[in-house]
Amino acid sequence: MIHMTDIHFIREQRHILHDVSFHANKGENWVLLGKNGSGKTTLLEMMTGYQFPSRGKVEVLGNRYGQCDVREVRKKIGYNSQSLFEKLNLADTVWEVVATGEYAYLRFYQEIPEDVKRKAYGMLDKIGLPHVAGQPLGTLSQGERKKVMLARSMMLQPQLLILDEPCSGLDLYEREKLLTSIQDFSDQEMTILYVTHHIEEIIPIFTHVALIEQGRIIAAGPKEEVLTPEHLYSAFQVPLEVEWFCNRPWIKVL
Ligand SMILES: Nc1ncnc2c1ncn2[C@@H]1O[C@H](COP(=O)(O)OP(=O)(O)OP(=O)(O)O)[C@@H](O)[C@H]1O
Repeated sequence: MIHMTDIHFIREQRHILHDVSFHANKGENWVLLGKNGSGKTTLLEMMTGYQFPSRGKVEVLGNRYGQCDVREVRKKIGYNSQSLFEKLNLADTVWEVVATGEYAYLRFYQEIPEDVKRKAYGMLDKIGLPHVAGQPLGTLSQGERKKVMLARSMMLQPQLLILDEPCSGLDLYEREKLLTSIQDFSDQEMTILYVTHHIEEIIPIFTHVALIEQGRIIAAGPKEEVLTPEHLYSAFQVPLEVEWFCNRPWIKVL
């Protein structure tokens, strides 16, 4: 699925990623966890081919970057991030925004085919937002916007779904609803890579966790093995305890 080997990323004399190797296989759903500025987004941009490493090898869905057409690979990747949302037009109608996901476009400049329109409405139904389909994107609440972005990233039935902090800015209720929607979309054919700072967002569908600190992966593997107080202290420098409840980790800061 994703094979990143010996990755270094150096910009303006700064070593932003340092000898990173990361491997995600089919049937696994990963969380990439680390504090602000640790290198998470940079790593995602390499997986989506928007950044190239200074050294190292990136292979995604069987395609070696540098030897393939990245645009073709991107058609198999659902990507959802705040920076993508900012590129969308708030005046566009919600169902059209969802429909653009079918082509990985930001906007349509021609008529949208009827079957794509129906599919976009179907996605909005599935996510519980059929009633906002005709509204401009800019009129939606933060929670509704995040759900629309998730629906948009599912239009192409991606093999790999990358979610970069999808719950940021949401209250507890909206966060839990969005996490439920992500769970509803998950299936064995799709690998999810979820980026967050928040341990309590690691819902049961996630099987593996990679911890990143100052551009290095400091632990990676099955979530129960990685989410230990020792590893989390190394990643966040905060002493804490981890408690598991309903197959979700919760932290207590000591
Ligand atoms: N092209 C670049 N040139 C210089 N510095 C960069 C570049 N890209 C990223 N950085 C730096 O690399 C570090 C890691 O950034 P990145 O956005 O990957 O972190 P992050 O873990 O996603 O952070 P956050 O959780 O705050 O979004 C930051 O200090 C950032 O300033």
